[in-house]
Amino acid sequence: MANPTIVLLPVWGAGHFMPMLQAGKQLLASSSRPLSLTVLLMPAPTAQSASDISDHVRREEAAGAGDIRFHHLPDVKLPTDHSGVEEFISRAVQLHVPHLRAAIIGLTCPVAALVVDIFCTPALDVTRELAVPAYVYFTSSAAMLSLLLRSPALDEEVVVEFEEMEGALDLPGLPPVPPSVLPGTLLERKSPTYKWFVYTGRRYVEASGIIVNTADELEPRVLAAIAEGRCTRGARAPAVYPIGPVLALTPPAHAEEQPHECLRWLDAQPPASVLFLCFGSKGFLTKPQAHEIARGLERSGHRFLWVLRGLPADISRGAGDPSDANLAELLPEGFLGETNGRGLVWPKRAPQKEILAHASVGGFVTHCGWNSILESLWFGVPMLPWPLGAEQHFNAFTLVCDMGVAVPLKVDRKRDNFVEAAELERAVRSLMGGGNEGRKAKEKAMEMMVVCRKAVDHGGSSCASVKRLSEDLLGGAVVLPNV
Ligand SMILES: COc1cc(-c2[o+]c3cc(O)cc([O-])c3cc2O[C@@H]2O[C@H](CO)[C@H](O)[C@H](O)[C@H]2O)cc(OC)c1O
Ligand SMILES: O=c1ccn([C@@H]2O[C@H](COP(=O)(O)OP(=O)(O)O)[C@@H](O)[C@H]2O)c(=O)[nH]1
Repeated sequence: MANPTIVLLPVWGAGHFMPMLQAGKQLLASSSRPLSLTVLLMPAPTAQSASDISDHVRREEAAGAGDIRFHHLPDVKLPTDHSGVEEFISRAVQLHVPHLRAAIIGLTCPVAALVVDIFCTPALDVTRELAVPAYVYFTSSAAMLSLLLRSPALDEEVVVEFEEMEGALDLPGLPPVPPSVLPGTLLERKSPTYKWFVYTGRRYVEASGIIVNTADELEPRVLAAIAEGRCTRGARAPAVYPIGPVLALTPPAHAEEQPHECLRWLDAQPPASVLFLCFGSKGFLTKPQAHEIARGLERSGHRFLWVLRGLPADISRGAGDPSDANLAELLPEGFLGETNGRGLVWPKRAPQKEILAHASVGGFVTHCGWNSILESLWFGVPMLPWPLGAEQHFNAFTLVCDMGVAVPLKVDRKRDNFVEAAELERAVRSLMGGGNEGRKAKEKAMEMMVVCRKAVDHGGSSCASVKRLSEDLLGGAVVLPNV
């Protein structure tokens, strides 16, 4: 009989599809018996994400590594009247349910599990019907997972809008959580997307397991709270497998290859002297905000490498990637000349992982996407959190108040996450200037670096989790009758 297969259902977006595939490959590599991967591809909602994913699929197919098959699901008419990403993904998956069922029934090998991405829980209707084990692959932190698991209880316990409640929220394993840092969706309880968030939390407990891109030692208290049922009103939570950091690290360049211009510029800077600023795959800045940053950086006196992107070309659809920045248009006159030698502004996508790995980088202004956070910790770089949306304000809170790897930055969430020049200058000096606050964050980030590398090494906690997961998957494989 053919090898059992793990079926993956990732959502579109490089930050989801790639880490999920990477995790799948780790499972194949660590399994005691041969396993294969079947990746179900839902047609992507934007031209950009469609081309990102097809490029990646083409590279994987050309590399031919491991037993991996890609299966394209048919088109569905995607929702256009959604109130947020939680609703959009959930309803899109709901529309795909008949195709998902057909794709899984059509498999001729035993099915070990269906592993679904964040907000894909309508797919659990299919696993329940076919008695196939269901797992969630969670691309964000265990802290965020605990918030999702606890959301059905919070929905009943708190009767007002969260921002109107007295005091802070109790999330077991975390310091008291100010409502102001919750994902935007939780701050509008009347919106349909809020209902989909809570629905997701409710359905997660149906899963056989939740795979999280974190390490036990990175978030020990939250992971213990989940395991002890403290986020699920005492009820047993699904088994949690912290298998991270799962990072798609770039292989070292060939000797004959010219290093990227940003890396060559970093080669000429002193160790740990450069502040790196980058706002994820979707982050861009308006002209007033770019001016504040420019003034803040100029006055701080510190060296910097700033990835500055412009508005997406098709802003009307709200989901496009940022454009290459027109620096002459976005930056204050004279700024590039005044900071020449100590600063580089890069207007395109930059090789973030290689930059964070460079010895000249001493701090990272990040939008707090979970992948960026893990990459920063992997290289022991302390952070200045500048969250922009989704769960990033919550991530920023955990970086400062739980992990201690970041120096706080005042971001005005009510003014489109605006940061004043003086505030940026203060925070940059605090992180990079050798004072107590910055030194402590640096020490903590270095500790986390060690912890992350140990976790994925042989005998480490994440390595053991992957092993345990692959055994559990093999144990649960079912042969479908192909009806
Ligand atoms: C898939 O495309 C998008 C995903 C998100 C998104 O939204 C989101 C909303 C929440 O209420 C809680 C979340 O945890 C969450 C997470 C999330 O995905 C992003 O995933 C990235 C990598 O996996 C990374 O971790 C980021 O930190 C997350 O924000 C939002 C979105 O547009 C707003 C998408 O297009
Ligand atoms: O100029 C850029 C911007 C982003 N990234 C990469 O894109 C991913 C961003 O993922 P994250 O979860 O941090 O945020 P998102 O982009 O999903 O909001 C990370 O791997 C970054 O290294 C990059 O390489 N160069």
